[in-house]
Amino acid sequence: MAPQVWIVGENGEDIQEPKEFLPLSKLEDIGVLYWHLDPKKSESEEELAKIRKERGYSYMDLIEICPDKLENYEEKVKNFFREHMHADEEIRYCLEGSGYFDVRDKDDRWIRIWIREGDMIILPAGIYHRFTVDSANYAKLMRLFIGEPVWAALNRPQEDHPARQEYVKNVSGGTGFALAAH
Ligand SMILES: CSCCC(=O)C(=O)O
Ligand SMILES: [Fe+2]
Repeated sequence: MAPQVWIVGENGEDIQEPKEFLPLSKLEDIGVLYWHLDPKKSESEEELAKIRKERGYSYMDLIEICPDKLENYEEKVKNFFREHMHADEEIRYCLEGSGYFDVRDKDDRWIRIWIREGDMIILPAGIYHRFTVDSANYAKLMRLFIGEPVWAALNRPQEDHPARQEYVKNVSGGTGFALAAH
């Protein structure tokens, strides 16, 4: 099952009634990759291993986002929801629970991606995004990275950052991401 994807407002509020769900191609256009694996099935372990190998994701850890499992919960959750980018890809695989990744589209609107158990997403370097848990208030996520992880969140604006400039070039270039996705 593909995740539900729709447009939300600046504070993450729904602004469409009824909600209009967007096709996954909308994510591809802005360089966001998506897979669904089943964390309870052994074939998924093979598929995960394959993705990790192909994309060079040598580093892996787990993060549980809930008040009693995450140190400095309030501060971390606040920072996750502040619009930011990274110099590298952000790779998250949802093992349990759920949450919302919001990413900016080409028109600078917030596209909300509802991630649930088994969903894996890759946000390209330089994309503005934010994260929040949903009403279930729990997400257990695997974090993957190429080499030594750098979690530094670079808050918007970052227009002079090389990763941002590269991202903007790929998005406006048309085919850049379509090729990267396959
Ligand atoms: C820990 S889930 C994702 C939040 C985020 O955008 C980040 O960690 O940079
Ligand atoms: Fe991030």
